[in-house]
Amino acid sequence: MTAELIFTRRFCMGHRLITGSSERCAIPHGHNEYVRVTLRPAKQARLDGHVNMILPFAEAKARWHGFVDEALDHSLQLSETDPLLAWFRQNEPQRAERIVVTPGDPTTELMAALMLAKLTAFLADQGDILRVHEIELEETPTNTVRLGGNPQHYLPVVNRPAKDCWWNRPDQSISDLP
Ligand SMILES: Nc1nc2c(c(=O)[nH]1)N=C([C@H](O)[C@H](O)COP(=O)(O)OP(=O)(O)OP(=O)(O)O)CN2
Repeated sequence: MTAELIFTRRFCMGHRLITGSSERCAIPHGHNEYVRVTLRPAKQARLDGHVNMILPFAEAKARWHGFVDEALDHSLQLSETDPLLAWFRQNEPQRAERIVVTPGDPTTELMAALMLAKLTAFLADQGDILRVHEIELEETPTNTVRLGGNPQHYLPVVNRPAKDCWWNRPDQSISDLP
């Protein structure tokens, strides 16, 4: 028997897809998204008959929901090749820090994988008590991406070491650009 902890958070984001795969999505627009994560204990163990918790819910989700609330909520997601990035850096450098910079278009598939990697990094840094089994990212009420397994096998190849990619670092970073 496998116990799972499932946490859901809502956040608001803006993005655009510039590669032409969905032309109407090339105009900046936003969504109210839900991210739902399913966590499993790294080691299965019997409840102790006293505390009867894997980990208090608040403790298990605090860091992850802190990242969603402070780094993702009301952020703008842009591809690292998007010319809007240079515009923000030049004209509104402080607001440029609120931009999630992604390797290629910030699609739901990519964001689910980046978020899975970030949560994996948080949980490892918190002592490897819990592991991510699955992440679901609901972009709209009609479109959801579900992802499980090792995100490193799914993420696009980038030309810098894994440790230099924000999604692998257990911190609030959302960009690697200086
Ligand atoms: N495979 C993907 N396709 C699309 C993505 C994506 O992330 N992955 N994203 C978009 C756009 O962001 C768009 O805002 C949402 O897509 P779309 O289904 O075209 O629009 P609706 O949610 O309004 O669709 P309804 O079925 O009418 O509700 C496009 N494609």
